[in-house]
Amino acid sequence: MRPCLPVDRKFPYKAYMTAIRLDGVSKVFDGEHLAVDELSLEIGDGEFMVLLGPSGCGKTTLLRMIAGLERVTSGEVWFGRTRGTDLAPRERGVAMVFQTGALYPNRTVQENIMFPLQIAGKDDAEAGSTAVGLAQILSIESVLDRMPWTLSGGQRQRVAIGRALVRRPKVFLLDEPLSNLDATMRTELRQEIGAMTRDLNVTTLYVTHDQVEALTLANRIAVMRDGRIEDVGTPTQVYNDPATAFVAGFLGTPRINLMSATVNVTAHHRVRLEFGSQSIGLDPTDRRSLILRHHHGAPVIVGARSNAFSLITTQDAPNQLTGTIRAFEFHGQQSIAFVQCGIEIVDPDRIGRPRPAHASPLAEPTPSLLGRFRRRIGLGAAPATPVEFHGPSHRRADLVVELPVDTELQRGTRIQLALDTSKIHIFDHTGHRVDRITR
Ligand SMILES: Nc1ncnc2c1ncn2[C@@H]1O[C@H](COP(=O)(O)OP(=O)(O)OP(=O)(O)O)[C@@H](O)[C@H]1O
Repeated sequence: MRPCLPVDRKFPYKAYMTAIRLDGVSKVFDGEHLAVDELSLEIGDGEFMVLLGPSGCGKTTLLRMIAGLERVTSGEVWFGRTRGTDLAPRERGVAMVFQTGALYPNRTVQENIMFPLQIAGKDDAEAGSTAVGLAQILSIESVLDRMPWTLSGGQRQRVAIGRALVRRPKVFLLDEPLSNLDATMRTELRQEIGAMTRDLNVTTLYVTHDQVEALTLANRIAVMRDGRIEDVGTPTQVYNDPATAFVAGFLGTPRINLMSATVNVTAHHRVRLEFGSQSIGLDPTDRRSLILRHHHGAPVIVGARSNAFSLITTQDAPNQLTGTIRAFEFHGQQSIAFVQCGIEIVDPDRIGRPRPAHASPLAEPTPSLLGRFRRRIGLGAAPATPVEFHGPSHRRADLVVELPVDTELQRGTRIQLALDTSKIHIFDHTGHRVDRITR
């Protein structure tokens, strides 16, 4: 089986000029902590790119390297055709907004917004009227004379955004700007950030670990994990056609069901996916079937979102799984059922991660991030450190299945579920899709 790695995907915005290009960028802190690992990415002029990933995967570090607040350890940063790797922050045409918009505490809102123009040499009248115009767009014109400490969190972020955009930067970087706001304010400001950046046509890189922000704001999403990019694409591409089990697990609520299976090739090259005592068959014309028919016995991971299942009453429908309802949750538009089917469920956060040395004496250990980096820069392997053991990657757990709200079923009821194989993704045991078409 040949995993399709997301490495040489065509950049779909080639028609536009590239605003930012990261060329094999790495960051090692204190000579031993690899935070960003040979990362390459292109962001088109005027594009809104979201960097999405779990805490600690290197998003902020990457943003700070683009802003020039952090030196790259290796690799290059380009702004258009200008090599930006060694440029000072102020020479990069970049503006950045942080989690908590840091404002000048002794200046009013208007003075905060107009300050970057004043230091750029604009006269006070012009700077003032530009600040007022921006404040109107940001709905903070009523607080122009107030001091920062009298503002709400949402207002403070709006001022920080105004101050960042007032000089019309070429590149706008936002680091989790909504994370300290309540849900209503988050939704409101999220929509305004989207509208403003579109109107100003500014190239934007937006860091978040919130999948809703990523899916709603982005032209394209880059999903990061352990200092690398696992997938890049439009929101629909990464949601519907994820490169890895980790990406599939990171996007979507409820989380996708990732079921551990074994390929069973029967007579006439028919492919079945066995989940212990239950199994489903792939249509012989299914592309995945053509790939898997040469891999009898291979372990795979079958990804099925909660809406890939439907409740059936007949016993002889193809591709059915049987289970017992353990719990129900009412979600307004639909109910979510937790169904015990005796199937091993895979934890996407563990798949593709270094394994503990004692996990399998035969397994080739995956080199650690730092080990790989040290070898690349000629330092040899890092001193042996025990690999952190995160717990098992597979466990028996419930299938999470979407049912119509009017379904009248009780806990403990035995049910049959039909699984729509056109809606499943199949990953190899390392978590890479077996049937990925290069975008
Ligand atoms: N100055 C530093 N010195 C040492 N290690 C650092 C430093 N800054 C970041 N790191 C480490 O680098 C890794 C990436 O951190 P980073 O802040 O970029 O992640 P992140 O994806 O932005 O996380 P979060 O979403 O929690 O902000 C983490 O393991 C972090 O502990």
